[in-house]
Amino acid sequence: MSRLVVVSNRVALPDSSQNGGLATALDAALKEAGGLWFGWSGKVARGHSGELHRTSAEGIDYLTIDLSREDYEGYYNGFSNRTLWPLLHFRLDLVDYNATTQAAYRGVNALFAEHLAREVRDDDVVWIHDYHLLPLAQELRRRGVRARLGFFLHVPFPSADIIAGLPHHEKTFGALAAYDLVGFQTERDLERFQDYIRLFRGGQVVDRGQLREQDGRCFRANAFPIGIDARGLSALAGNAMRIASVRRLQSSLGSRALAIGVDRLDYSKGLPERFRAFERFLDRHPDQHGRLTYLQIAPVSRGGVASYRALRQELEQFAGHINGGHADPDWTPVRYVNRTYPHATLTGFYRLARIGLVTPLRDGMNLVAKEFVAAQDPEDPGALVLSIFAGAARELDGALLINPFDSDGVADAISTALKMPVEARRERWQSMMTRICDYDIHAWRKDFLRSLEHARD
Ligand SMILES: O=P(O)(O)OC[C@H]1O[C@H](O[C@H]2O[C@H](CO)[C@@H](O)[C@H](O)[C@H]2O)[C@H](O)[C@@H](O)[C@@H]1O
Ligand SMILES: O=c1ccn([C@@H]2O[C@H](COP(=O)(O)OP(=O)(O)O)[C@@H](O)[C@H]2O)c(=O)[nH]1
Repeated sequence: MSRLVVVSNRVALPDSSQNGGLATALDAALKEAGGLWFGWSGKVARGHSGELHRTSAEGIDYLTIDLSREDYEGYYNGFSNRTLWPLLHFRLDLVDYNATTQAAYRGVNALFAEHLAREVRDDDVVWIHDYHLLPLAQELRRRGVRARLGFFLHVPFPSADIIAGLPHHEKTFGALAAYDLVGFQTERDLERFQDYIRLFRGGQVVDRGQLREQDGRCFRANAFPIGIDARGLSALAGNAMRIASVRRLQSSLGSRALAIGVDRLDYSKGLPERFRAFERFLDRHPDQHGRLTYLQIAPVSRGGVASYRALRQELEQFAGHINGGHADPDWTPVRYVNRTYPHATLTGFYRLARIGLVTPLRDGMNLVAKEFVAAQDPEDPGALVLSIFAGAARELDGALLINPFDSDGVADAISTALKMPVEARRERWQSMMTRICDYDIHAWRKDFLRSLEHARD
């Protein structure tokens, strides 16, 4: 078995309390074959980029690198989160292109490659994650690295015409052809990537999942929808009443049902649209007035980017507006919380909820949708209201699928979910639970790594 090298912008260090499902899956893979996890240390250095930190635990080596303030601003806040993130989420209107941040992005990828090239052996398998590192394979090949290189994009891949809106897009997206295997969340993302290679790279789709570049070089691409540790989360949820904050939430609800949303404060998650739809629900369904409390957990994210700060302000005002117009002395329709909760607590919150609201405008997968399903009580499960624009919608066919831009449609789905009889909820839940247990986070990483091992066959 080859050694595994994982590369990602954020590294889930062994002592961190915030490590989620992805960290668990990659940890398991790294432990199996022994391996190395490389990425940004999360630290912004006073001087230059490049100071390395090395640590090991349970057979895994962790190597992280500090970034200078200038590189952090250019690579992370700049090109990754002000240019690529909106572009990849179909938001050309928010794309802020700047040649300086693009150069910083390329520079940090080159710096990562410089250090990695000294670590990687020819028989290693290297798995690189996400939009921060699109050109890393190209930089590694330039430095003579011959190991198998795989890439997984956690966010959507938009249509070729949107990508073409980015000046010099070939430099960033053409570089994907340097990988042996490129993985996407859904078949639609894969199809749009294949279109891009045909239309803008002069490449060919030889066979499903097999692409040929103009110069004759072949590489593979496929869909690998990321999963969660469904059984593990289900067990956590079953024990969550031991957690004081879960019990407090339950007693605060009284006899009212709970609707829950859990999202980073990000414009891709469609939070203002969701608040609008909830307000429409209150207006259109007066018979259900006072029967439902909506809890929105929204940890602050990427505060260094102006559009994220503006969103935070907008939502604070919106929550106040809805409560001002609809609350009773003993009922607040919207509870809006900017804190981050550990998984154990979140699973308890999910289990208390009659309705899960997952309504992003675009989302690579959306793990919250799957976590909500895993956490339900099989005897009395809640219903999931899910956007057709989340990658998860391809698998979770038992959800009430909605278009997040249609506030009346979302409002009516909330009402339907609230009234849904338990038999119908059980039937819908069972089909979703079966799927997320069958293709869980471990099946996902084994599937990807197996394909990468054989990508050159
Ligand atoms: O690292 P941050 O800038 O704080 O952002 C957090 C992560 O957000 C994104 O998550 C994506 O990956 C999920 C798992 O595959 C997927 O379900 C979701 O739809 C995506 O948005 C981002 O892609 C990660 O790199 C960030 O670390
Ligand atoms: O207070 C919180 C809010 C979110 N999450 C986790 O953050 C992840 C969010 O992943 P998702 O795919 O839904 O969206 P992303 O934020 O990655 O775009 C999920 O595992 C959530 O359980 C968490 O642990 N605590």
